[in-house]
Amino acid sequence: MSMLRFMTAGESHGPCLTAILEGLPAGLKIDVEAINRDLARRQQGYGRGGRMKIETDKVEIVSGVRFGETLGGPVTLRVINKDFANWTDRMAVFGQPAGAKVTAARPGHADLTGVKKYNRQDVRDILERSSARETTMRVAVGAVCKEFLHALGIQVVSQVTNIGGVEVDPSNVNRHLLGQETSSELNCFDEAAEVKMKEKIDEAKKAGDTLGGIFEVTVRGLPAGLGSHIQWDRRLDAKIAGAMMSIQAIKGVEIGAGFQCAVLPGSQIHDEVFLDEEGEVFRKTNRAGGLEGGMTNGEEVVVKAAMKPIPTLMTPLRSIDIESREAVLACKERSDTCAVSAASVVGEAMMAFVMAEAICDKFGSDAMVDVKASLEAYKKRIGKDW
Ligand SMILES: Cc1cc2nc3c(=O)[nH]c(=O)nc-3n(C[C@H](O)[C@H](O)[C@H](O)COP(=O)(O)O)c2cc1C
Ligand SMILES: C=C(O[C@@H]1CC(C(=O)O)=C[C@@H](OP(=O)(O)O)[C@H]1O)C(=O)O
Repeated sequence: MSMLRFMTAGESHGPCLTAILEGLPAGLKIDVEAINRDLARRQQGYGRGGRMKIETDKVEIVSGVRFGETLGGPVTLRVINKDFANWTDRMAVFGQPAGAKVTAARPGHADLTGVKKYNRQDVRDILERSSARETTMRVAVGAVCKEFLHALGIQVVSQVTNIGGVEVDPSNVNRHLLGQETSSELNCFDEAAEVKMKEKIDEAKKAGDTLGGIFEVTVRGLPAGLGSHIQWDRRLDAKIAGAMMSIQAIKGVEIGAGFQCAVLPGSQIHDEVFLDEEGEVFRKTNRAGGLEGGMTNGEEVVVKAAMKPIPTLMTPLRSIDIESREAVLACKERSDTCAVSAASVVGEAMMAFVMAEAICDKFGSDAMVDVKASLEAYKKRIGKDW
């Protein structure tokens, strides 16, 4: 069992969302404002729906931290759903069902299979938990993991590279700025592309349609040797892919050159290895995306994820009513038109968790001071002295 783990709880329109993160070392300084900054980043984004005007996500830490430092016990995080005030009758824990049932299943959402599998008669019983509102807690957990990584000199950043087919021009992307504070509403570092992306979102919204896209997550400052080639379930690339695919609506994950690897010959894919004057290994390219043999190789880890378009369409698709079993148009709930930039912040969070887990597995997770000492000793050993 992994030493670091987390679980989330809560319904989209219930009173609050909760996460328990267990396995972080004691002595990690926690900055609540850094967590709230990431929560705010997840909420922003051109193309998001009315719900984001209601919520102002702020974290409460209710266990595991004392006087600003972790104690080594489970860290419990909580975010209030402000919208619950409008749902108290429909989301009551006890009492009689209130409000109209949702019966017109949305293609692309968990609705139809969910009601069958869990034997429910109201799609709301399914959508409350399948909703990506849950990703609020992943971002809170990820922000704590980022603080752990920052203390070890590791950074996790992201950018949106494609929305509905509008792609960034890599030569316009200032990679040096990538991950720093940006005024971009779409977490995009190519201003010209962002203008076109917004136009595309406006067009989709006008047509009652929705859009997906691609985001890229980069991790800097990692030591080589996280993960392992020894066993299938210790390969870090597998853990990263699983973590990204666990995000609602993510349908594809690419590590480094990814699908290009199927097309180009080995001479154009594998990254040649050199020694610098100090005797340290370096590569001039990073098509492996920082992972070889299921292990980090010391380069930046670069992972892309593809998000499908939002399933709730204001010009609804054909579907069936789960009660009458008749052909109907899918239900129209208040919804986002495009949430790729929000998903990119969730992607950072999941990546931060996977990397924090890999660090704890390799360097221990009791006391921060021991983790740091162990990492430094290891870095020294693999630097020139191997
Ligand atoms: C940040 C974010 C926001 C989302 N917003 C919506 C939304 O407003 N309406 C909707 O129907 N789906 C939304 N989705 C997508 C659904 O949650 C997702 O498609 C659904 O849970 C089904 O899961 P699957 O797409 O992984 O199969 C959102 C996803 C993310 C990551
Ligand atoms: C609430 C969030 O996203 C929600 C994800 C979501 C879905 O079906 O996944 C549906 C919408 O919820 P609502 O019906 O309340 O408008 C989104 O707003 C959030 O990201 O915080």
